[in-house]
Amino acid sequence: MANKDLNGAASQLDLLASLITSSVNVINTEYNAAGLPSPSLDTSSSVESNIVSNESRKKIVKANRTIEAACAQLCASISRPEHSLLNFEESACLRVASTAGIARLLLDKPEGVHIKQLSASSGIDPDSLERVLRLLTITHVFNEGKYIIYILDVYPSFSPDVFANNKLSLNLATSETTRDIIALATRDTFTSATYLSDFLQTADPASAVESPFQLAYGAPMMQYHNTPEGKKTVSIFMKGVTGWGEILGKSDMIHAFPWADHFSSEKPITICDVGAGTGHIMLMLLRAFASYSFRVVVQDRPAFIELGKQLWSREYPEALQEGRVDFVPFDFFADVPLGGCDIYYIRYCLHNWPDDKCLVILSNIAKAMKAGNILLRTSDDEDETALRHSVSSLADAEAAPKPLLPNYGAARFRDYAGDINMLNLFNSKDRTLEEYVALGSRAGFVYERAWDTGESSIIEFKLE
Ligand SMILES: C[S@@+](CC[C@H](N)C(=O)[O-])C[C@H]1O[C@@H](n2cnc3c(N)ncnc32)[C@H](O)[C@@H]1O
Repeated sequence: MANKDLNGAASQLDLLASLITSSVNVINTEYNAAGLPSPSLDTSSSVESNIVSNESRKKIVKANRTIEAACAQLCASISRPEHSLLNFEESACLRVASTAGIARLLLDKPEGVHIKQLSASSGIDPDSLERVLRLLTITHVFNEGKYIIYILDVYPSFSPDVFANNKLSLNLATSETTRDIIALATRDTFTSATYLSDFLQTADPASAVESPFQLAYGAPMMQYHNTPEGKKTVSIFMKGVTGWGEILGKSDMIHAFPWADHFSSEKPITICDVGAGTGHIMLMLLRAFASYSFRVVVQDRPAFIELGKQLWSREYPEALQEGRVDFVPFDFFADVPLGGCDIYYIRYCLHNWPDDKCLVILSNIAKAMKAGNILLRTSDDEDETALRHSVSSLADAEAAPKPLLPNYGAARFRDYAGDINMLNLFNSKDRTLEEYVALGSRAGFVYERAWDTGESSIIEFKLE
């Protein structure tokens, strides 16, 4: 029976516990109905993607969200404040494990691998590596090896020196995307974050220091990429950005916008990707609509254009041979993108810059455009339920059940963390739709509409 407070209401702990129980029931029921085992650390993460019914997926997403939020709130309620407040060590340890390829060494070895062997294969001191993996075991990134010691030949026990993969580390082992994101996040982002406080305490608009990243690395990130040391990090940056795109469902943009309507016009059209990185989005688009006749232009800084040419010759040489892609290096602050294109596209660039710089980029795009052209920009920024809205400002219909924070609190952590990452790396921010519409209007654009791509969206603008 639920504990009551002095006024007879159920205690917050009971309410949180009951939300967890009811949501776990939803998950069990939905997985059961799909003939799948309930998720656990011992199942591979791909099990979730086997849920085919949309209705069922929606229920699971809501239940997952509720559990994540309720567990975090419950732990924060009952634990010592220091326990909740301090955790940076996990990121440091994660970088060790990811860089040393520990999860890959554990692939196909469900019984686990002894630390001496892991040490010999990774070249890391066994005692230090064991301490790192022990921390990651208590945060459920790895498992200890299973049942290999039998006490009195009867009671199986965990071995202290043996580690094995579980659902999380399997992802680390098999997903290059996850490793790419960890490589970027646990270096540039993590290092810059340690300077956030210094940066904010001493922030002076007249100062030449633009960001926490600059305090950490001596130059703003985009300039650092041009230095001898920074050039070595360009591909890590691009892989991390590409990886985030994968996680946020970058391929959804293929279906969210009526591309085919534009491609089927009499005259073949050209799409210019402004600040395209390697042009991986255009590559995906061209491949998805290969039978339509259109061309793409990839514009970015020279080092990224070089990476782009390598990517395209590796992954889509036919497009190069058929002349369906052009690479044009440029500086989006100093130069106007290539004229004469029909659609200008910009993705994940504006959130790297403060408003005044975004206005220069957008104004340069406007100069390249003619009446009838459209500008599309994609980002995961403008999530209406999250950024800079008070956690309590949601309409009742959308709000999480009490006593959770109305925006599902910790379950939305990534949205808020992404915004802080922009602050750390660039002193910029993730923006809301209203903020983008206002920015666009200052650069001479009229907002047409937003196309929902699931985790992100495409905003369509026309020239005024
Ligand atoms: C976060 S990445 C996004 C890349 C790509 N649009 C994507 O979605 O993966 C930002 C891009 O802006 C480019 N960039 C930064 N400063 C630039 C400049 N001055 N001129 C042109 N591109 C620039 C970077 O090189 C990088 O490729």
